[in-house]
Amino acid sequence: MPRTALFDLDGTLVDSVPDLHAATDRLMARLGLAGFARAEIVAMVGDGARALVERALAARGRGFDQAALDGFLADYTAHAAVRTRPFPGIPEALDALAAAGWRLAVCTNKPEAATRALLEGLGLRGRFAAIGAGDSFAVRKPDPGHLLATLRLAGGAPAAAVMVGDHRNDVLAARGAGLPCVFAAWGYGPPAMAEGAAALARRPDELPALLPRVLAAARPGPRDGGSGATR
Ligand SMILES: O=C(O)COP(=O)(O)O
Ligand SMILES: [Mg+2]
Repeated sequence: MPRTALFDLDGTLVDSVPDLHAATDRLMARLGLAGFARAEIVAMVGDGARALVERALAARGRGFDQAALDGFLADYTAHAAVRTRPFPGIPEALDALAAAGWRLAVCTNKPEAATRALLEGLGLRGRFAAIGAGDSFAVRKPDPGHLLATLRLAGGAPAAAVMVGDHRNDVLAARGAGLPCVFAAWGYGPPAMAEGAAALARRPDELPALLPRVLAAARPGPRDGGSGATR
């Protein structure tokens, strides 16, 4: 059974806030509303596009509006990879994990069309065995079913998988699914969101050594001196 690393996208693999910010500000401009500072957008990311638009509108005293969301999605999907880039060290960390036999998958709350456009735009699509996006299944993070469905799509199994993410939703989903979560401290989540994570990584280049350790600690086998129980 190959080991599988499930990666969150926004704030973990890529710094996507510049394009999320630009698309949100373009939406606000179309509505005659004021734009935002980067830190405000960072705090609105993590629960998918609908939540981002809802929070942006609420910050300007407006209720949710489906036409605003549709307009945002069309614009963002077409411009998802303009300024968005992988965090420094991510491509190399993915290379090292793949070379060590890890299967890689993306588990994101971002809608699937935008996720595919972004990964293709950055030349990253081919690295992943599966994409589980925010609208790919009936549930999404923090529901553990989102991770488990993505894992199934990737041909992996919970007993040999690790989640890597930067948000409380990633930690909660992983815990619910019985997987260890590595918290990506370079991302958008404040440190308090790491609560419940199995480990914290400060930089992507720590991942190739950290993931096998976290998996071994979560699933002690006879050769690791553990009981062999997998919970
Ligand atoms: O789209 C979002 O709000 C968050 O996406 P993520 O799950 O990749 O962090
Ligand atoms: Mg994230």
